[in-house]
This record gives sequence, structure tokens and C-alpha cells, in this order.
Amino acid sequence: MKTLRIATRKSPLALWQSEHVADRLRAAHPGLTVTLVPMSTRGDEVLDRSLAAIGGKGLFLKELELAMQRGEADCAVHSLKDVPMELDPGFALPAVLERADYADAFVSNHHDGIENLPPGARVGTSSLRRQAQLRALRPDLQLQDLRGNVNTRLAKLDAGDYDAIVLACAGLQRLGLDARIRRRLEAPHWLPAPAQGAIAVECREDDAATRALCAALDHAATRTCVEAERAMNRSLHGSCHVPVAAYAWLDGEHLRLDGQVGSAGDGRSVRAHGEGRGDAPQCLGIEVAGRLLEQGAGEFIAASLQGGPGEDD
Ligand SMILES: NCc1[nH]cc(CCC(=O)O)c1CC(=O)O
Repeated sequence: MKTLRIATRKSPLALWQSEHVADRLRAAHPGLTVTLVPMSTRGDEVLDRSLAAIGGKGLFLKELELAMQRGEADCAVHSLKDVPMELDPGFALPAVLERADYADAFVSNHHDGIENLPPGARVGTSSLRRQAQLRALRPDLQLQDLRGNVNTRLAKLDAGDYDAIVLACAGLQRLGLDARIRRRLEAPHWLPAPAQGAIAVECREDDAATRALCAALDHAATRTCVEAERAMNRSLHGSCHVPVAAYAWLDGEHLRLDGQVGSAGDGRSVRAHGEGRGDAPQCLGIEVAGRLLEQGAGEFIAASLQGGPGEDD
């Protein structure tokens, strides 16, 4: 193969991530031409309704997958946290790049942490996971919806619509907006979305040439961690409608996983931790999911599936 075409969404973050993968592919394969095929997806276009109401996060992938099926692109680049737990049939993830900052960021122009917000402060986030964790720490806060790409969300904060917002550190850093991070919200006190901070490359399962080229970018330790996090989420029926948080890290051969399921409404949550060998990440994910269910996570999951719209991140 001489040319590899990457289908990408057009948001600044998506373009940065796709350019980054393109650069990495060019470096790994001298002589390979890599081009971007920017596309608009329904998830980007419809901003006045929640993602859940228009079909969930898979919407961001669908158009890119159709382009690969039509032969207009060879692969697509995603934030792995936006990729559904079950890939569409016929597709594979030949590369998961080394994880960047996994943490969420507290962003505000006037306050430097959640605990310093005045009573009743307005915090913007449409993520049920972020809402649940905020509720648990500060039941008095007014949680308000906030959608749109990273720049749009920051503009709404600056316009005074909110006292603070929560975003992913990785997205801010990629856009050169590190200075906006007032506080990193770190594990184990605050957990990210499963696979937050990791970029994945998707291609057709039967496209052996593309799979081989992309495999050069795969980072084994990151893949191990995100497999544990995603297996946990999958076994909880996690989707963007459920407030599930997970963070796994490797300690030598040892894999550790923290998981949490919250109730977006009232700040209650259950947490579990598990440890296992790095060569069986999915078993660890399933085990931690089992512990969360034993503690009553099922009730929160059922409630959020019934409840109205809501989305992760
Ligand atoms: N759905 C939005 C989204 N998807 C991935 C990232 C950040 C990058 C990452 O987590 O890898 C973001 C922005 C945010 O949550 O602030």
C-alpha cells in the first residue's frame, strides 16, 4: 500500500488526533503517503438535542465506518472513550496509542477547585459520570447541560453561563489549552471515563494491509489497561447513558483497576477495586464489574437507562 486515507471528524480535537496518527504512521513507514478525509457526522451536526436522544455516541463513528465500507477511506481515528463497547461487526481496532493524561480537568475563570466553589454554583457538564461525581462531593451545586466541542464549551464558560466546567485534560492539552486546567481531578478520588486519554485507530476487519500498517502504533501497556476498563463497562451494560467511571494502571506485571458506578440524581455511588495479572485484563474488568453489581450498581444502571437523556463526556 502506498497511500493510507484516514477518515476524520472535523472538530479541532478530532483533526489534531488524526494529524497526530498520520504523523506517527509516516514516521513508522517511510515512503507511505497518509492523507486525511474530513467528514461531518450527525453527532457533530445536531447540537440542540442530547446524544442519547439522537442515537448515542455511535453516531460519531457511523459515517466514518460507512466511508471505510464504501472504500473512500482506509481507517478512522477516534478518542477511545467515545467508541462503543461493542464495535460494529466487520470492524477492528488495530492500534491503541499510548495513553496521554487520563484525568479530568476542573476549569474555571474564578475558582481553583470544586471545594472552593460558592454554594449553589453552576457547573456545566452533560456527562452523567461527571455529574454523579460532582453531586457526591457537592450536593448543593447546580449541574447544567453543556454540549459541543471543547472550544464551544470553553466559550460558554467564558460568556458567564457557568461558574466552572469539567473537561478531559487530554483534549485541552492536545489543543494547546493546558493553561485552562485549574486542577487535575485525579484517581482514586475522581475517576475518568473508561479509556479516557487513549486514541484508537479503527479499520475494516478484513483489511489486512491497513491492520498491519496501524499495528506499528499499538502500545501494549495502554491496550492492557483500556481492555480492563472497557471489559468492566461492557459487563455493566455501560453505554453513554450510564455514569460509569474506570481507571486501570500497570504496576510492573500487576494490573490494578478502580471502578465506580454512580447515581446521577442523588450523588450515591458504589466503588470497587481489583488486582490481577496484566495478561488477563478482561477477566479483571469482569471481576470488578461483579463486585460493583454485588454492591448494588444494578439499581443505578437501571435508573439511568430509564431516565431521560444524558451522555458521557
Ligand atoms: N466526547 C468528547 C471527548 N472525547 C474525547 C475527549 C478528550 C480526549 C480523550 O479523552 O482522549 C473529549 C473531550 C472532553 O471530554 O473534554
